[in-house]
Amino acid sequence: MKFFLDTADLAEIEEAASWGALAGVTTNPSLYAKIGGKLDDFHNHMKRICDIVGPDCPVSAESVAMTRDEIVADGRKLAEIAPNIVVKIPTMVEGLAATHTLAAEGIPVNMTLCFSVPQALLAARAGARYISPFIGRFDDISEDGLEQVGNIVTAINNYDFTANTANGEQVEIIAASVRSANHVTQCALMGADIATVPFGVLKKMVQHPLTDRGLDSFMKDWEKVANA
Ligand SMILES: O=C[C@H](O)COP(=O)(O)O
Repeated sequence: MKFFLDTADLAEIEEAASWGALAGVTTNPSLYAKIGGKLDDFHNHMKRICDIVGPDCPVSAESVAMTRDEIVADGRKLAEIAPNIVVKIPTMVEGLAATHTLAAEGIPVNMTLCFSVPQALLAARAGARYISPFIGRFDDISEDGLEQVGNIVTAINNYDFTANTANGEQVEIIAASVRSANHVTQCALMGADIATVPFGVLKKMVQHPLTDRGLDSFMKDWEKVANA
């Protein structure tokens, strides 16, 4: 499983990148609003993220256009920011059509707001490089978000979509709307390719109470050695 950071916060991205396990970044309009992002600085901000993570890490920048022509135009401009930009597009009819056009031009798409197997299969056939099923928002309405991710992983892995994606690569499932380290565990066991996690969840993934307890006892015992 690869780990993406789900944030537009540059300090969080810099810190996570320094840990050596960061494989990409995903953003959305809410995350950009959360850091106080300005409309006319959006492309520059995405460029800053691309520069931090380097050319091998995909950075999802979301289109807020609503018609296929506008999404395609938006996607082309976003793709010009850096070679590692992935255009994030909501799962809807206009989004599918735009994905089809952008994929044919070699522009990778992350199809977001995906909540069902049929949506995921359509996204893959339209040419999405990444598909992002949401876990937490499903849980928010008392449904089982993890079960949906598992179903989507199974369904997508039943087929070969390499003829549909932008550059003949296999579709990868990004488990999104991740709210806990346990979500990551369950998604890994189900074979999700990627988990995109908020920085708070990434920090929790490193921690375990037995690690803390073990470290504490090692340090105390080492003090005895040093003072002997
Ligand atoms: O855009 C994708 C995010 O992973 C959504 O996460 P959220 O449901 O916690 O806002």
